[in-house]
Amino acid sequence: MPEAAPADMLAGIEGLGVHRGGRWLVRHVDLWVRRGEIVSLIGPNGSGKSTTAKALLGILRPDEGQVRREPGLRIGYVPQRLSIDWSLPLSVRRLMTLTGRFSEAEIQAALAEVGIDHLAGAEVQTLSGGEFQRALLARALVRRPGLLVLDEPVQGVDFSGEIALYDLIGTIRDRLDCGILLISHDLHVVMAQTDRVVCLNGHVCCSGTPQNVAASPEYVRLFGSRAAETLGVYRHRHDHAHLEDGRVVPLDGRPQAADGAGDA
Ligand SMILES: Nc1ncnc2c1ncn2[C@@H]1O[C@H](COP(=O)(O)OP(=O)(O)OP(=O)(O)O)[C@@H](O)[C@H]1O
Repeated sequence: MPEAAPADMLAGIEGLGVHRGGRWLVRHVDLWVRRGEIVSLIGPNGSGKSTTAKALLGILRPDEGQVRREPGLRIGYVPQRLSIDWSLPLSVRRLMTLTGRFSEAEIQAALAEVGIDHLAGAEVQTLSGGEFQRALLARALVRRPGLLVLDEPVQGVDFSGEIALYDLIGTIRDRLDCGILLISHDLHVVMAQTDRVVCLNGHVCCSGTPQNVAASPEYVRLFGSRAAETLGVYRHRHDHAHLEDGRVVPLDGRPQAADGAGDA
């Protein structure tokens, strides 16, 4: 791996190559996740993000490279797509047990962790986009994973719901001290929670801290300068705090007018 893979990594892949249908879907990909770390895997549609994650999970056989996982590592996985027969009734409680047997107490605890314990008996078909994603997250959490792999966990969720979900993911990382691999092309919101970004386009274009990746020419080439600007605005919006009386305190500690003048 270009940067040495750390000895304390939970799971990692080195020199990953996946060859299907006469072409390389990904090649020369290095990726690892440590305990307590959120790694965002970003890239355009078809760049190989899901393929890479599946190789890390061990559900897809690589043609090149090595996959390593900590012995006994428990993994919680939220796939991008779920094969559910939507014509049959399915409660949230039942959804939780489709891939394993868990006690009622374990199920309730996982649902409470994502804030939908009141929906245990609800039909999955009736859930909102945000509630459904939380149910999937609970299903991954119920096995108390050391590593969580979340493939597009905010799909079908509106903008404020996205922020709430990403905040929740950050809280889960803190509470469980697990590693999280987050797949997304939703750049600027992801950046707020992530420790490290790996930008993929069949190979690793660039990787590092969110700020370094956003500033790199490879990132700008792939996503355009507007994506980098959006990230810049997002960072700028967080260079101040709001006091209870409505005043805004910039980082230099100088309070501003209560009408929000000077707010970003
Ligand atoms: N088994 C397969 N055989 C042939 N091609 C495949 C196979 N699986 C995936 N692909 C192709 O590999 C490419 C990468 O797919 P992948 O799902 O990993 O991309 P992704 O970055 O996750 O995309 P998205 O953001 O659209 O979900 C796509 O062009 C896809 O069509």
